[in-house]
Amino acid sequence: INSWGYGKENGPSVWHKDFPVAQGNRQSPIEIIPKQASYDPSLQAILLNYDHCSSINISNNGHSVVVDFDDSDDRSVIQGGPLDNPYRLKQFHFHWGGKGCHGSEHTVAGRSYASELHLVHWNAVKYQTFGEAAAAPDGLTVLAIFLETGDEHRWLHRITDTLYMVKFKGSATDFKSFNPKCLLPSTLQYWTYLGSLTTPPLHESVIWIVLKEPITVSERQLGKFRMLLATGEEEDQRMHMENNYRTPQPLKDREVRSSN
Ligand SMILES: CN[C@@H]1CN(c2cccc(OC)c2)S(=O)(=O)c2sc(S(N)(=O)=O)cc21
Ligand SMILES: [Zn+2]
Repeated sequence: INSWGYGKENGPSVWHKDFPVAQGNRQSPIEIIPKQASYDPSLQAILLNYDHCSSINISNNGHSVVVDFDDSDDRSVIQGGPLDNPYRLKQFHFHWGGKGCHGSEHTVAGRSYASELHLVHWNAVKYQTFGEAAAAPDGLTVLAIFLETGDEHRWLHRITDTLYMVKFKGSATDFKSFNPKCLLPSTLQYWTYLGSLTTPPLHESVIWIVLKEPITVSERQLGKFRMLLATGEEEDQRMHMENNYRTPQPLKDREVRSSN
């Protein structure tokens, strides 16, 4: 069986065959139209307590490059904003484009960014396991940060310097004591809406928090992500990992709220 991916044969346009929820009512990503977002004064500020976070490793799963965290306690959580509980940081990963073109999943008034960082958290107050939370309507919250190209990002090198060690699908290497706070923009103004995972199984279990302010990374730094391979070391047909993004899905009967 050829598993899902971003190619012609197994990409987003055919995911619905194995994952019918792909045509559901709260799919992600979406196009965000700022003028149509409703300002909600009751939305609190986002609170990120990542100071005691413990990253474990960095790995290439063939779809993206992922940094996993120890989520056995509440040492690194996101709370506030639209959330009723603290949500535990589980992993973060990226989506990016090909040379110089788009790559983000969410778009803002028709504009896409070069890349998008997703910090995935789960509701360990209400659910016993990540898998259970990932299938529940309020189980996950993903903090999305846009990356635009410009000057070099002063801390992203800590990730891009390790990418050569996870070149092949299925490879992983230790990646300890990385605090993702260094990847945040200077302000935490956001849009929020109810959506889904943007990859199979496409569960409609995500409270999305999309930061308005992008971070800036250099073309050179982004180029290192494109050196990653979506294929394993043993495969003779090498495929670069790029354009690993799903395009915006119908908003249907949803509203996007704005924090300011
Ligand atoms: C491959 N899919 C990613 C890995 N995940 C996964 C792995 C196993 C089971 C599962 O659901 C039961 C989900 S995940 O939940 O950490 C997420 S979140 C997400 S995104 N782009 O919407 O932020 C992509 C993935
Ligand atoms: Zn993602």
